[in-house]
Amino acid sequence: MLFIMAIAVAISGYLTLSDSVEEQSRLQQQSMSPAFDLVTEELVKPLHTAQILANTPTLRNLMAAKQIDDMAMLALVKRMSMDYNMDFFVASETSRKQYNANGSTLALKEGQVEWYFRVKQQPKNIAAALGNRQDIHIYFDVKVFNDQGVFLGFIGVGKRLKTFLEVFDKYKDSFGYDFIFADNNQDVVLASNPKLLADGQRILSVEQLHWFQALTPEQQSLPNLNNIIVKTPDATSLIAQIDLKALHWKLYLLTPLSSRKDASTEAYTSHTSFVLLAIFVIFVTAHVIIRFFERESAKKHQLDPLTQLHNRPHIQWRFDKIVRASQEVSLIMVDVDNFKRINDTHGHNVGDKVLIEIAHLLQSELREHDAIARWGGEEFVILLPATKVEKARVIAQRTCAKIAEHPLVLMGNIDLLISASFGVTYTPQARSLERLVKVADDALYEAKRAGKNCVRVHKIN
Ligand SMILES: Nc1nc2c(ncn2[C@@H]2O[C@H](COP(=O)(O)OP(=O)(O)OP(=O)(O)O)[C@@H](O)[C@H]2O)c(=O)[nH]1
Repeated sequence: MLFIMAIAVAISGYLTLSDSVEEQSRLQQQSMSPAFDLVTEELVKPLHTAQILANTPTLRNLMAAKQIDDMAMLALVKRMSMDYNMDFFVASETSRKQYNANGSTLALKEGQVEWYFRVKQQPKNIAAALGNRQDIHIYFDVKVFNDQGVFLGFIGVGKRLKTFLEVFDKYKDSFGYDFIFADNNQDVVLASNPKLLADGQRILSVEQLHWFQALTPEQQSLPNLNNIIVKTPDATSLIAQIDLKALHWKLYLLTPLSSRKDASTEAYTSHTSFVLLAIFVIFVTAHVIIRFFERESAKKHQLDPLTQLHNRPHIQWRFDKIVRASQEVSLIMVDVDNFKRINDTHGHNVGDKVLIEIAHLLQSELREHDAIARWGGEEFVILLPATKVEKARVIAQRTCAKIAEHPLVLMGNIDLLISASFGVTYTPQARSLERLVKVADDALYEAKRAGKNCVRVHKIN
């Protein structure tokens, strides 16, 4: 049973492990797909829209003019913003002005508007940066060039940080994970935890974050942290990383694993219970079937096929029990008289029938706890546990008389007078069955010599 239990635990462990692997993949998938939606909806779409608009002739012609038509530019920005439902702006190199969707303009003066001159110098054509200290926005700036590749300025789209935080909150509620967007310097640009965001005084680096510091130095130097599990004093989390190539940003998703652990434990418990129950049912069924066949087989082996009485092993088994109980015991040996003559006169079938009848008769004289067996041929042994010799003698004499008194009506209406001789023995302390049988046999021999159909008693002291 222990072995079976071990197998059960191993099987359920295996099933749970495969479940955990599935669960892990599912979790990974689950954490990634909504993040992709978020990135596409909130970052990639505005950026791509700005990129497309940067190549439209209307914008390029307006920006390429020697003298910028402020009114036309403001009208265009307003129309684009309304059409796409995003806050666009245009920054012109010629007029050094920024045209906003709300109809305002801003002079782009060196030393005052830092981003314009910084991003202009950068070799890349797209940039993302936080700006507008009063109401922080994230701006995606796309350079605009004329056909000759001359820089004309920027078209950009700004998204309020507050909008992001609202979206992050919604995703955190539904999926439980934290977002951290980092730029190519590993500075945190956007995060679902507002405490991590730049506040004008400081910009946090990913390297300063608790979870990053909890990674091993080897892990920290990996280019991709996908699928790494990190343990901090607060939580154990699974990291997923998405590279946002267009922006040179990385998105880190941290999913707490505690709820998953519960799910795994639950899966393990339910698998174990199921496997144990199944094995228990199989075990019980197998046990019942085996016992049934054992009993059937025991019946076959232990019962004498002719008389249906037990045979020698049964008497031995009962005797052993008496020995263990340290009981006194009487034993009676019965032998049918002149049985050879019955066989010879009436045939073996009649002889068999006589044996069957005698067996029934002997059995009917016994008490519940007595045992009887066919010892061989026409000999029977009766074991009387906890029975004194006097009592055994009485039982033997009564049975002997009964056999002799009742003629057996056999096949073909043959009336047969049968008798049997009885040898009785007794011992106050059961020790050896052989010895008891031997003494009873001696008594029986004496009964035969005394003329048969009688009882003789030999005691063992
Ligand atoms: N019909 C039948 N006869 C059996 C069976 N087993 C043994 N016998 C016969 O029982 C007879 C026993 O004969 P003996 O040992 O000479 O004993 P007996 O004729 O009863 O003589 P006493 O014991 O002195 O009365 C033999 O003829 C055996 O063949 C059996 O299962 N069926």
